[in-house]
Amino acid sequence: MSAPPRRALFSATPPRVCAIAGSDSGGGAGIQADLKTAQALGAYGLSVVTALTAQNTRGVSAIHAVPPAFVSQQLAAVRSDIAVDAWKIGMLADAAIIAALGEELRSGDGLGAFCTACALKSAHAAHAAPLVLDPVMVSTSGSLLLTHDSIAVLVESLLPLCTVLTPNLPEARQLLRHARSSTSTAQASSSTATPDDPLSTLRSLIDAARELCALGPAATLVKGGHHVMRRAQIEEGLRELGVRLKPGFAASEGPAHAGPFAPASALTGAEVSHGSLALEGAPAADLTLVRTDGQPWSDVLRRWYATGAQSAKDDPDAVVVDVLYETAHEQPRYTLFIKPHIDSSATHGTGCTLSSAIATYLAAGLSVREATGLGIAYVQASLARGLPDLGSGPGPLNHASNVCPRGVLAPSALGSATDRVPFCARLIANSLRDWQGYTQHEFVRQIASRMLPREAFVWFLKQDYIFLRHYARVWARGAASAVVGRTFADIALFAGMAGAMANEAQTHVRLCERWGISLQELELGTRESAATLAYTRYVLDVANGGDALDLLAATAPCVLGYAEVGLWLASQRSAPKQASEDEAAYEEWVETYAGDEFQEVVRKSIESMEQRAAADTLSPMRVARLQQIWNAATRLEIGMWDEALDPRLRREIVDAEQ
Ligand SMILES: Cc1ncc(COP(=O)(O)O)c(N)n1
Repeated sequence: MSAPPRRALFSATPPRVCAIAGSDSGGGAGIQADLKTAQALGAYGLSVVTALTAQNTRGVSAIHAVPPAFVSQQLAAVRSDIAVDAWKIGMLADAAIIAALGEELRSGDGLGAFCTACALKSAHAAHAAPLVLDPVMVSTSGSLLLTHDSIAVLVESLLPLCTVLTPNLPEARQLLRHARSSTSTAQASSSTATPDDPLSTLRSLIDAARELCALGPAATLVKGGHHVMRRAQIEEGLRELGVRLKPGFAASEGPAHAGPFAPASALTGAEVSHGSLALEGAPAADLTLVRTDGQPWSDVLRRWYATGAQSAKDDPDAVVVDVLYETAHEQPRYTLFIKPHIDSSATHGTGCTLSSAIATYLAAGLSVREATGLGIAYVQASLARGLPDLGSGPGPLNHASNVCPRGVLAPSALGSATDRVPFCARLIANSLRDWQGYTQHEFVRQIASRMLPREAFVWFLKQDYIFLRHYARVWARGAASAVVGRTFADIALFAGMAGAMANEAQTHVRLCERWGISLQELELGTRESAATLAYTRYVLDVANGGDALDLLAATAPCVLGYAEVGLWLASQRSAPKQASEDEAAYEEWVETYAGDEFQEVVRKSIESMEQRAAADTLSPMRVARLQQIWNAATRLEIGMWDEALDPRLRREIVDAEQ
């Protein structure tokens, strides 16, 4: 039997995701959240309603459970006609509904329209439609959404069918209590945890995910949202677990498969590292860390974020960890998703939305780990852009966070630094290798280690002096252009940037003077090199042919990259000692770029780019073109430092102006 063809998100034949859940009249959770999520992510949503709730942002005032036979009828109606690509189960209300569902799901073709075996761990697992189960028990507002006597039935009849089980911490505790009260699972467990484990450490989250998998699901995602941790605790927890990791970046583990409307803060650009974990008494497992908590590639963004922090709400060290444990591989594997804590009151519907997002990505053919990572990224973006003022109580997250007639999300004041500069974050994330090749260039490293030959630095300074002159022309061109400089604010910004270049060039004049190179020699004795010529004329070309956003995308790698390099070099300074003449000169150069004045210029320029990107109806093609411009400028930066380091690469092309 061959696997059915994949259906692509946002295509004319979208994947079909069926939610079996309760209705939330307030629209933030339940079936309403499930359908909105499927739609926002490009799938087709179907529903089997298990209960009606009278609910608003203040709470649940009444629950009307649907008769079990009618739940079965809805399910039968859907399945007799439509081949479902993924299932999501949410609120189940009571044991009779669970029993009816279990029976119906096991009947006929089971979970897969193309498969007669229903259990996922069966030989036909590859063909069965995946099922994500969110064990909804109590609403955020405190109402009981599952009767107490239902847990045993839920565990027995539905957990073995799950591809992914997604409990939050209170739900995980309930299920663990059930698991640990049964002797057989208690024996199988190697956990060090007590029955009422608060699940407040990395170790206990990891143990919980593994133990819950022993109840039947192929994978379990324990969601840590109810317990905010500090980054220091994470480092401590990883040390205690004896985790060793090879660092690296997941340049490809991103939205490529997820269509043009993948969340802007998707996995791409996350810091991903792999290793292994051997816990006493437990099988050896692969371990992957997916970190979106720091911006590993941008000290500048992190600094802006930290200095803009007004309250604990903005605490950049507050993180949340979700632990995924998967059994369906040669060796079991854990993935830890470590993400910034978003301190928003608009969290209603988070669990429903995440499980539906995972089901949607699974329906599109992504792996459990990819689907989970992208689902988490969608929820993070939806929380950062939540709807706290919808009613008088805590509002829902914003399911349409990624649905806008624009190619780029609007910056959000909540969330991580990347949510504040979503366009810039995306440009960097999509060019991570080049971005690192540039901001961590050997030239920069040699400045840090004080090994850079003076000759290489002087070559660079002279070329950069010419570069700045052309760059000032680029900005001035923007100010003078009818397309770019349309308002006084625009003209002032662009003319101001031209002035900033002239200021920056004065550092070069001063540094050259230190080494006895006169202004006259700098101006008249320097030939423009091939790398400088290529870079400056490319950017001028973009400025001549494009609008303000083109110009800002072409100049941003230089502006942001130097701010990045400046901050990094400043952080590498060793204890003050008697600096040599060259070291003092390098220090002055570093101070120019690490200093507040330059950082402020950079911030203005990047924020201007973000505002324009968010305000413009950018098509995917336009976004791709802007990325191409950014990539070119980043690579041209690398070219200038290559030339400075290696005299064999230098080509002196244009004689100085006389
Ligand atoms: C119909 C329904 N399903 C699920 C939830 C849980 O969502 P939350 O925990 O955000 O209140 C809910 N409140 N209502």
